[in-house]
Amino acid sequence: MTVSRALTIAGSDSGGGAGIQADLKTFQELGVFGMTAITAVTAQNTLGVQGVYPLTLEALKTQIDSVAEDLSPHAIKTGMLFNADMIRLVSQQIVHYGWENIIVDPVMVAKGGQSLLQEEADEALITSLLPLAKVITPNIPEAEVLTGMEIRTLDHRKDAAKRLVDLGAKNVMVKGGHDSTNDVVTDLLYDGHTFHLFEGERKETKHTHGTGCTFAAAITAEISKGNNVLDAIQTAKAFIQSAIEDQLGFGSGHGPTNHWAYNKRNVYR
Ligand SMILES: Nc1ncnc2c1ncn2[C@@H]1O[C@H](COP(=O)(O)OP(=O)(O)OP(=O)(O)O)[C@@H](O)[C@H]1O
Ligand SMILES: Cc1ncc(COP(=O)(O)O)c(N)n1
Repeated sequence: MTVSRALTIAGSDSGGGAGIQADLKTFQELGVFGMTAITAVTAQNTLGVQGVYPLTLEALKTQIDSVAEDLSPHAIKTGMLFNADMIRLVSQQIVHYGWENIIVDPVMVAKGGQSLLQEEADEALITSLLPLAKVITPNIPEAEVLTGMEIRTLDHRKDAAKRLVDLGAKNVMVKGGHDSTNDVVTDLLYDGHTFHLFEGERKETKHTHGTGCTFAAAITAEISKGNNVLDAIQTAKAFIQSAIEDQLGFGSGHGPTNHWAYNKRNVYR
């Protein structure tokens, strides 16, 4: 039996709800062996980000090499990459190892508004990493930065997705969490030919810290198993919906989602 293996290249969240921690919990829940290359350590809780401590480029490169040379990941997720040099390094490593199952979550800003990516790094994200992505998962503000266009409607999101495919991403998932105009949350996927909508009931809650990381990690886990992008997103959507609905409810700010809710539902259904 081949054990599916996924690598996450991202920042550490001491609060455990986002970043590397969310990714590993999600991989584990979906039966995938998780590995990590840490870009930065953040001091974070549900109230915000109290500190960001980037690792050196050498530390990041050596972690990726160690995993690549012995453990052969089947899919790779990127999250918080902190600056342009790290983005370029990660892109070079992806090309060097010939990795194709790349899921890019273009993390820019934390829930509380603190920046997790230096502003001048946007260009490196667009030119170096985006063309390597099998799937890129921007939220609406991230899609606005990446395309330079204002996004107010679903049609705007479709235009943005088309632009990101033109820039080289194979599949673009523009998430709808930030569009609170509706009782239904709609995520939009463009695969270069067709638009696909993934809908879920909007839960009125402030406990959504790490939704983006968790969703992209679930897509990565499913792709590492050999599933196609559409099936992977279908499972990821069910996973994040359960994680948001089954609230943990702790922390005075934006609390984490429940990473074990999906399996709890499946076991006790
Ligand atoms: N209140 C909600 N109820 C149901 N689903 C939600 C809600 N908020 C976000 N989602 C879902 O969670 C996933 C992540 O979407 P979102 O747009 O929130 O990403 P994100 O902005 O990167 O995350 P974050 O806001 O935590 O940084 C999507 O599938 C989205 O539809
Ligand atoms: C280390 C780290 N990485 C990413 C995010 C964004 O989290 P998300 O967009 O999933 O809420 C975060 N808050 N901290």
